Order: sequence, then C-alpha cells, then structure tokens
Amino acid sequence: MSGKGKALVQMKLSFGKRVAGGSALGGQDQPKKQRLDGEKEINPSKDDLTSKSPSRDNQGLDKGNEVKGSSSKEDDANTINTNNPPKSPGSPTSNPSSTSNPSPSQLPLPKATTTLPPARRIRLINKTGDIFHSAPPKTLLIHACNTIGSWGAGIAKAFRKQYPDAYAIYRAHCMRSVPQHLVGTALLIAPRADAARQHYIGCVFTSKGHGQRRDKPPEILRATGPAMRDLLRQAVRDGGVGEMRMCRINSGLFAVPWHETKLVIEELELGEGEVPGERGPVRIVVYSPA
Ligand SMILES: Nc1ncnc2c1ncn2[C@@H]1O[C@H](COP(=O)(O)OP(=O)(O)OC[C@H]2O[C@H](OP(=O)(O)O)[C@H](O)[C@@H]2O)[C@@H](O)[C@H]1O
Repeated sequence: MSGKGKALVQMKLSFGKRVAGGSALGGQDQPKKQRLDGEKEINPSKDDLTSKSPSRDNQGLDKGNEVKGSSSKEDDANTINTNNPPKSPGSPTSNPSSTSNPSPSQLPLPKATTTLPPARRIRLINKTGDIFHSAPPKTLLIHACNTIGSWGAGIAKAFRKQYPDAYAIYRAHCMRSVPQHLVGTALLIAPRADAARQHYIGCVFTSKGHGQRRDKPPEILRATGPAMRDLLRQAVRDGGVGEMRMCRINSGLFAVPWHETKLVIEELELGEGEVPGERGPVRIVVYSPA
C-alpha cells in the first residue's frame, strides 16, 4: 500500500516537472500538482500560466524557418504576408483598445501570428534549342496536352515519335478519364526501367479540347497553374526527377502568348510537398527553337 502510494507520488512529481519544463498543455491540472509538489512547484506553474509558451515557441521556430529560406526574393515577398494589420500602431484593431481603458481580458492575449512557411517559386531559365537535345537521364520533359488523348501535332507529335510508350500511357489515361476532371491536372510518366533514355515525361493538361476545339486562352491559363502544381507534386512524390525542362507551353497550337503563361507559372506559390529540395526556387529550363 505505502509502496504504491510512493510510486503514485513519484509519478505525479515527475509529471509536474515535465509540465514545469515548458508544456502548457497541462495548464488546467496545475493547481492539483502544486498542492502535491509543494512550494517549489508554485513558481514554475506561474511561469506556465503567464508564458503561454506554445505560441512563443512556434514563433521562434517559424522565425528559424524564415531565416533558413531567406536567401531569395520569393522569401522577401513572403515576409510581406506577415505585415498583418495588427502590427501597425494606427490600425483599426489597435485603436479601440487604446482609447478605452485596456481590457485585461484582451491585452494579455498574444496576437495570433499566422506566420506561413516561406512560399517557393518556379524560376524559368531561358535557353535556345531543342528540348530533347542531350537531355541527361532523369530529365523531366514538360509539354502541354489536351485531354482527348492526342499528340497529333506540334511538339506533342515529336514526343509521340520519341516516346511511344509514354504516348500509350498518356492516351490510356485520357481514355479512362473525364475531360472536365483532367483539365488542370498533370500526368507524370516515369521512364520504364529498360528504356534507352531514362526521361520522365510531364503532361500538363491545360486544355480540354484541341485543334479548333481548343479551350479559350483565359481557360488555358486558369488550368496551367494547378496543372503545374500537380506535376511538381507528383515529381516530389516520385523522388527520381533530376533536371526539368519545358517548351514554351501553350504558345503554339494553343495560341496563348508565352508571356502570359510564363507569368502564371512564375506567380505560383508552392508549398510543402510541391517542391523538390529543401530551399530555393524550382529551376525549369525553358527551351525555344532557334
Ligand atoms: N523540339 C522543340 N524544342 C523546344 N521547343 C519546341 C520544339 N518543338 C516545338 N517547340 C515549341 O513548343 C512550343 C509549344 O508549341 P505547340 O504548338 O507544340 O504546343 P502548345 O502547347 O501550344 O499546344 C499543345 C497542343 O498541341 C498539340 O496539338 P494536337 O492537339 O495534338 O493537335 C498537343 O497535342 C496539344 O493539344 C512552341 O513555342 C514551339 O515553338
């Protein structure tokens, strides 16, 4: 009996110590622990009550992350996200509380900090030449596709000729899918183990139809962002993609001016699981024929 009692007291003591060590989750249980543990525990529990440590800890962590990824312009753009109105002294939210007497129920509350992890972007690098030329193994070759299952013209025809296996996979994918569901998505086709060139093919479904029935430029542009995001997600999941190349997608038979597609791609904000690597932008080399 007395042994069990001791053990219980020890368990409670050690739990009390853990709480005092920083976790605020046990806040409601603390008065009981103070009684059990004696005066030594009173001070730490006060700290717990006043510090509301989780939000502070999170701020610290987030700041750490921001510093890690702060080398690019994209990150600067992101820090703008943190310029939430409450920070400015003259903001509407801060005025009412400063003119009336400070309300104790409001003041101690730490401001909700919605610190987002820095967004990552795509950096397009221009190169003149043939997209297929000397592409090393693991290269991802990206082109825009219709959802009908045709690589009948333009660069798609060249893809069909050079990668007949990929074409079969693309076509089967289209055949078993509803066009409306495909548009705005992507299909990453990994190379077969025995393929001569170990290239990935990235199909971004930017238009439901093709030829005369191609979608209107605004629709194509609307589908381009989500389709690129989807492709990158799949590439991250696959884990085997190396260099990334694309043609000036949408700019030929789909008749969308390249600078408009380019803007959509460069403005994409990518999150976790959508970008390979730890930091920095995603580099995609854009090939245009000489
Ligand atoms: N070897 C090469 N290396 C680098 N760049 C190359 C190149 N060869 C051509 N280009 C350039 O690549 C850009 C895109 O031009 P494209 O007209 O091909 O593609 P798009 O994205 O506007 O349209 C897609 C629809 O075209 C097809 O036609 P079908 O529907 O099958 O009839 C599909 O299946 C889709 O549906 C243009 O800047 C071309 O100069």
